[in-house]
Amino acid sequence: MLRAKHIGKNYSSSLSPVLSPEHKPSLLESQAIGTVATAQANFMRVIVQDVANSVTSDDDNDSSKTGVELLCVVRAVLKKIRRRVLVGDKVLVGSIDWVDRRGMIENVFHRRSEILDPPVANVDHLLVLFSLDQPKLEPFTLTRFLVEAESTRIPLTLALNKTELISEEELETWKIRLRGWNYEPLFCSVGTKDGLDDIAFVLRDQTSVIVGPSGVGKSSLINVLRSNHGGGVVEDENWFEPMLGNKWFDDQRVGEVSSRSGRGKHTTRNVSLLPVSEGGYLADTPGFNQPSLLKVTKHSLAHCFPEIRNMIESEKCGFRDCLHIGEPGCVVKGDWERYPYYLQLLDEIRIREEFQLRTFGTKREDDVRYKVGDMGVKHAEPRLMPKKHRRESRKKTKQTMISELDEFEDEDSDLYIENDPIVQAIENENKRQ
Ligand SMILES: Nc1nc2c(ncn2[C@@H]2O[C@H](COP(=O)(O)OP(=O)(O)OP(=O)(O)O)[C@@H](O)[C@H]2O)c(=O)[nH]1
Ligand SMILES: [Zn+2]
Repeated sequence: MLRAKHIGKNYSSSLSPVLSPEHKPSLLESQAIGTVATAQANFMRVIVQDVANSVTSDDDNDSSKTGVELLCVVRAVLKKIRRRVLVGDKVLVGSIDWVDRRGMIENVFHRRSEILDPPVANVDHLLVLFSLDQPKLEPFTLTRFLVEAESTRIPLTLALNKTELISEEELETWKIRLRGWNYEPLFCSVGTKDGLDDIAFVLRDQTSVIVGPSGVGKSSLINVLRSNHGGGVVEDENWFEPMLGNKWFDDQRVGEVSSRSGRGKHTTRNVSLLPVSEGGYLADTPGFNQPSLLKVTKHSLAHCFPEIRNMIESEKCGFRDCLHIGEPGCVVKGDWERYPYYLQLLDEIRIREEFQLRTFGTKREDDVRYKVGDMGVKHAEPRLMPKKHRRESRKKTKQTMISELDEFEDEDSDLYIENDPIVQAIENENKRQ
């Protein structure tokens, strides 16, 4: 989960250059700028943010268009050049039919950030949610999640749910303990509605992804933030339900906690951004119980512990590339609660890196693909070079455009779309128009 991707990559293509974030295209009546809230196959739901300045500025047409949701397809050329449009992307929509609320995504703005699992663009903030009980708050599991979240370098807030299940004293103990970890968690109970305003406050005006193990109340929290503070678009979100069925817009399904494992039974599947009260968006992730930490290296691990960050900040560690494992002269001493966790994770990462080095001659996670086989066991295998690079030698610079189109021809990624009855129905309808 939560693998942050380096954004340095140039998405641009001669066919359709990426729009810079500052770029303010002058919009036609049939165009708008919006945020992709859901994606299913090649259909996307886009929430409108900006529309053309109306010639008659006295009508309130424009403001009534912001917040409108458009069902969009992605312009063929973007697919041909394999420009993936992600949930969270800021996009330029054209060919808008404001009555039927349809449109076509014509271009994508440059991403500020991108996480891979779930794939969401422009994430500003992570909400790490755990419950104090049912399932019980487990310090090492919490540490794994925090490390994974910290490794994205996206700002995070820790929130602890189900406060009503534990005593005041236990709560106070956790507060003090987590302060020792350099976190100031928010406490809440979706059940009793305690502390929800504080959570809504940290989520305001930004795109947050909510992460945490199964059963802690992620979906419940999202539901309550939506219904209580109902964002403007929520009330008319049923407008294309007859066409698509309920599957995009089901409330996040809330699972029961299995009495045996104390864990939630359901796993949330499709990622979507849900508008919350004060103007932000919130995305749920499937309940992982074991973040993989695949992007964390031996040397980056220390930066994922705020305790170490603080120690290094106040007093520079004398050693370059120090792993802070008790070398004489190292400023990181062992007198803090999570030091054993740090050592344990360091060991885990060291073993993984050595295995990768031995097996594939590389430490880079990007070069290794993990396949989950029988019984959920992960197997590592070298990642095949993408077609693009294998073909590079045959490709002349001048032919870039043609080759990009070629590659699309033998792409089979759209295969499953043809089998989707809902998608088929919409496509037929589009043809008829
Ligand atoms: N007692 C109590 N139960 C809660 C609270 N919040 C949520 N629950 C319950 O916890 C269970 C799991 O909630 P979900 O919202 O499905 O949890 P989740 O984190 O989305 O789980 P996954 O989708 O599996 O990742 C449900 O039975 C909720 O009703 C709370 O504040 N107090
Ligand atoms: Zn050191």
